[in-house]
Amino acid sequence: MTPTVLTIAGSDPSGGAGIQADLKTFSALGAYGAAALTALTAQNTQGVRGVLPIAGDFVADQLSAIYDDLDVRATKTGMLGGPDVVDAVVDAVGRYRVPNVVVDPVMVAASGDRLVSDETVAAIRDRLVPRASIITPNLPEAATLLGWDEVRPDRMAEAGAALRELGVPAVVVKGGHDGGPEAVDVLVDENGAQELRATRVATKNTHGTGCTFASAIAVGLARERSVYEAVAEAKRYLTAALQAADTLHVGGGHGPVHHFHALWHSP
Ligand SMILES: Nc1ncnc2c1ncn2[C@@H]1O[C@H](COP(=O)(O)OP(=O)(O)OP(=O)(O)O)[C@@H](O)[C@H]1O
Ligand SMILES: Cc1ncc(CO)c(N)n1
Repeated sequence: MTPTVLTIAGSDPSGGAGIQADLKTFSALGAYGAAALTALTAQNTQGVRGVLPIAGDFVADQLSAIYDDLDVRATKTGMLGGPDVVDAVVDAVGRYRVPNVVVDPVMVAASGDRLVSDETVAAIRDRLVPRASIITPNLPEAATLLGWDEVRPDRMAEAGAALRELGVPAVVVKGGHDGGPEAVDVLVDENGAQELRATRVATKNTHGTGCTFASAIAVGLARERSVYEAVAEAKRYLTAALQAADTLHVGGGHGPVHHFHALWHSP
């Protein structure tokens, strides 16, 4: 059966991150994609020029319209416009007993631009993370959520274990931006810490990697894969999408990954 997966995230009009990346990922992996918008951004591959949050009440209206009607097997959250938006998500997840919630605690874009306020980060940590099935912070996001100065790559398992204390059963700490020959992530769940390794792809086209990874995990959970299998499959998909990214030629900055690498055959 084709599972329905929902993304609750911001729009990236350049198409590589946010809602656009999420819907491409769902489609590429054979899931039906639904999307509730939390914010509009004006951004491209080079940077973020503006952010227009959607009112929390209207996010709540979008979510009840979707959950009242669609059989959503997994929900992924990305950029959340403000604390009122976080509360709308928390409320809907509780009221509809939403299964398989993947929270990507988005804070900055690949360009380095900040995407959400400190209040929004606090609301995500205190109210949304405890409702999630899995969260997917990168190293700076893990440090911010924990109130640590930084998370160094040799402390990813420790950070993951500390993040579980926020009330979430599984954490994948992403080490993608660390410069080694491999992109190493650490999954910490009730089975302990497990490393997931992939060859680092030499490309500057990394816009939307975090969105794509979390969305692919959501598809795996919607298919009732184990958390480990969902994360491992997501990493395989993303690595292949990164390997094909340089064939796309989109924009002059950090371009998108190739979501449809397995379907398109360029001449
Ligand atoms: N150059 C690369 N080669 C291979 N894998 C990578 C590379 N860069 C990132 N990854 C992997 O991509 C996934 C997403 O991690 P990343 O650290 O890029 O997320 P992020 O910082 O949240 O992304 P975003 O910039 O979209 O917010 C992880 O599995 C990470 O290991
Ligand atoms: C809308 C949006 N969400 C997430 C990210 C993080 O990559 C981004 N750049 N833009």
